[in-house]
Amino acid sequence: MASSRKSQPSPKSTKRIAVALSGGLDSVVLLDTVCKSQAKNKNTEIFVFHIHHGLQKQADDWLIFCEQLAKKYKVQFDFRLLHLNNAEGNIEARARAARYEALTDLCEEYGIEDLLLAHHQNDQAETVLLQLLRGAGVAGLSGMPISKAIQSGMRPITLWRPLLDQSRAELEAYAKEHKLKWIEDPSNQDRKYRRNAIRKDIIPKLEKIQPEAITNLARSASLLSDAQLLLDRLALQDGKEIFSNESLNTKPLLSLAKSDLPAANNILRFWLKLNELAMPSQERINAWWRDLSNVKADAQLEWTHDGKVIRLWRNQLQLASEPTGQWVFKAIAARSKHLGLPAAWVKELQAEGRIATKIRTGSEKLQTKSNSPRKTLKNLFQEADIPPWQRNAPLLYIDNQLIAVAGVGVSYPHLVQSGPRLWPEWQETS
Ligand SMILES: Nc1ncnc2c1ncn2[C@@H]1O[C@H](COP(=O)(O)OP(=O)(O)OP(=O)(O)O)[C@@H](O)[C@H]1O
Repeated sequence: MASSRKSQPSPKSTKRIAVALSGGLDSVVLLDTVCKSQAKNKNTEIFVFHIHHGLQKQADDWLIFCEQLAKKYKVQFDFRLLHLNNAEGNIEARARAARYEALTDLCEEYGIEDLLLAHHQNDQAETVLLQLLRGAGVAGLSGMPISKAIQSGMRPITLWRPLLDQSRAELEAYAKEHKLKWIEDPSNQDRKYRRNAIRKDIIPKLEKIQPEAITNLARSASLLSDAQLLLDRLALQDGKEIFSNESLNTKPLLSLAKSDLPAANNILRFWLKLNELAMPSQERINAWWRDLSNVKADAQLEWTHDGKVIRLWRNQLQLASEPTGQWVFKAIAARSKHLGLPAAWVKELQAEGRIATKIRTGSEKLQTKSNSPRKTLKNLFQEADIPPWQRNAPLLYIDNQLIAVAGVGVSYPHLVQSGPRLWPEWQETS
């Protein structure tokens, strides 16, 4: 089996593309068409990636099937094994998210620019119906895009869905004509998954009423994705005063919400999309507007959405970046003759038990300049524009005296008195 060795294209070499192969009809047809169309193109190297979800007992056979197929087409193969817990909720969504992540990792590892997925027209029609049932708006009803750039690591990767205009019936006819073999995933028959129920029970009925149902549903998705582009453009225009760096300026946003709620909703949704957050229901957005209009000036507010925290602080809505690591205290070499916390001295202080790091209790004060009064840490954090949720930086004590606060400053008198040149530094590790 192929190993996960690093291999980047050589400078003179060619473009690398990858086919995401599940072993099902769709991706087998995709691989066949890609290999045939690129057969004479010496400038493109084709890779095949398979993701083993570790959820079904047949999955080992699928992996072997995919590897052998890649061998038959004489293209490179690699795979990833996922460790998902079947007992936890929404296994479909978690498996999909983990699969995309694993495929993106493989693309990065091999320097792949284009990743090809085999979604087809029926998948698109099912997506539109699923989104309708969820009460989605224009963005959700736009379905899956034919291409999407994802910024991952050093270089961008483009996801392509070249079969989006082909129906499953057309793919099956192609597979039969070219005598292709594929595997059937038994979970595709299980109607407990909503997509399968739509595929098996709803679409055949719709086709009886309207034979072109699949093509038409996919066409609606394409028209709505054009409409979404225009809405995004409108959000940028309407939001000129509202978008500030990565935050939303809530004063003009709220005043827009009062005069033109759909425009304000559009800005909010656009901002969530930019931050790669799921679209909230209209009820949730309405509740946010209520919170924002009831909040007192300069008060804080916090919402949890899609596993992330959105916070209001100083009239700015921002996505809280939670520190992922922990603080570590490290001795650093002197940067100049005045600054530095020499390792030998730290060692000595530690050995004598004279150095300690503590967390803030609330009443601490620090003097950061020779001629300025001691200030409370709260004031210093405010002056340094450090949001309240980031104020858990550790405090450094030497001989029970507060010497420094990570990210804020050092205590001036002690710096002068203590003789050795001080400049403690913390860094966050992840
Ligand atoms: N196990 C896998 N390994 C590699 N690629 C896969 C795998 N499963 C799916 N794919 C790729 O994703 C495409 C879509 O697969 P499928 O429709 O099963 O997945 P999905 O993304 O969960 O569906 P949807 O997003 O439409 O709900 C496949 O045609 C294939 O290209």
